Amino acid sequence: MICRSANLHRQEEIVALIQKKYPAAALVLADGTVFEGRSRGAAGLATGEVVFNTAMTGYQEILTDPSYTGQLVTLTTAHVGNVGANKEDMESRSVYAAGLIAKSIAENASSWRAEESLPAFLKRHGIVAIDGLDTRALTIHLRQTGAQPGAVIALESGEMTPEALEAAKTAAAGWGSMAGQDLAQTVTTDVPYEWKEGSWELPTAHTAGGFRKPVAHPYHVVAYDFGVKTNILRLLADRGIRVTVVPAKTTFEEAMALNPDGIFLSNGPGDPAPCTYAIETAKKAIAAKVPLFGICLGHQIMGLAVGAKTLKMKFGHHGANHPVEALGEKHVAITSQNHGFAVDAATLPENARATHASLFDGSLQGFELLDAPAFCFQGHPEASPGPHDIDGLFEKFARALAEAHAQKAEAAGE
Ligand SMILES: NC(=O)CC[C@H](N)C(=O)O
Repeated sequence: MICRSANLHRQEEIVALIQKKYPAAALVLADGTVFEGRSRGAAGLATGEVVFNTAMTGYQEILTDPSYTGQLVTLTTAHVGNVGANKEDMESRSVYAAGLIAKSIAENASSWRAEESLPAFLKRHGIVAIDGLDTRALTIHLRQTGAQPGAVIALESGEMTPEALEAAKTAAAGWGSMAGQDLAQTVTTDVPYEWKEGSWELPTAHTAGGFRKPVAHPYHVVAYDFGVKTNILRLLADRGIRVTVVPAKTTFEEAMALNPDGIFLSNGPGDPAPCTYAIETAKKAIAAKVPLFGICLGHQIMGLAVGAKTLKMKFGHHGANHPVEALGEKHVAITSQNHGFAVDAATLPENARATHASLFDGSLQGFELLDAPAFCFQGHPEASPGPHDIDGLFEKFARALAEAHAQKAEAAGE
């Protein structure tokens, strides 16, 4: 007994000694709660909305998902970084999360796919990260109080100072709210481009092996980039779709001038309500009966376009283990989720049918229109990270495109 507790004490001492190697860091929430830990990324002060993600894998995909713009992401899984980072697992060109909060971040990567360690990756992208804090207590706090603004202060060296803590407190208190922020237009592409594996400058050595599939691309889709993830474009391409990615503010008329068979509305950060330009596009696509598919922010934009309302959730859905019911189908899918807003199901118009609901809280997870080939999903059928239970939605879109394509060909033949 004495021996065991002595060992435990020694272990704690060792952990403390290892952690002292790293400079001090602290997370300060807007309500004044402080969590101290160690800096494991770049030095600096980062502010944002503090959210938690319950996925046990996929930290690199999470960090590079543009929908996390303006958010400090807490990973509830105990240990991250052990497989490092590589070019292939980028969900966009860069890291978009404002900062990383984790219980323990591995210094060394142990994977044949790793090109650098997680701390090196974070430093290279100038992203602050803190570990060595009680992420379970933090998550419980966020569940009770709701996602709230916070600041991570990560020192260059040494121990925490009252001045640094004060600076973080002021920054957290002054950050404001995610509600009302149009962030999609800040992360969208500047110019249209045709998506190909490797069009995001991935070296051939990486793209040749894992992802590329020799498929023909008979259909053409204009994909609105509100912060699109790579795996969405990849899964569209895998289903025979040539994808032209366009800036968020491309008008419906400009999109149609590219002669697409359908339009895709991507995921993205911030509040959907101020994205009036995108809501306008969705309204016109629905009226013109162009096949339309929306994911996450795209789903919310479609909700607003049909006259439904969106709301800010208490702490949102961020994880890879969310059960979603396919309504009327006696079928449950485990899904990947990342959203802080939701479409209020009660405000859907009569020509819309709710297709999916969250089994965690009953919130709306998808709907389709009864009088137009338009449907959308709140979670992430493309996963990355997460399960692929619901990637059949890409096939559903491909079927709608095939139909529209055949109708167009018939009309042209007459
Ligand atoms: N992943 C997303 O597209 C997120 C949509 C929106 N920014 C939200 O938080 O609800």
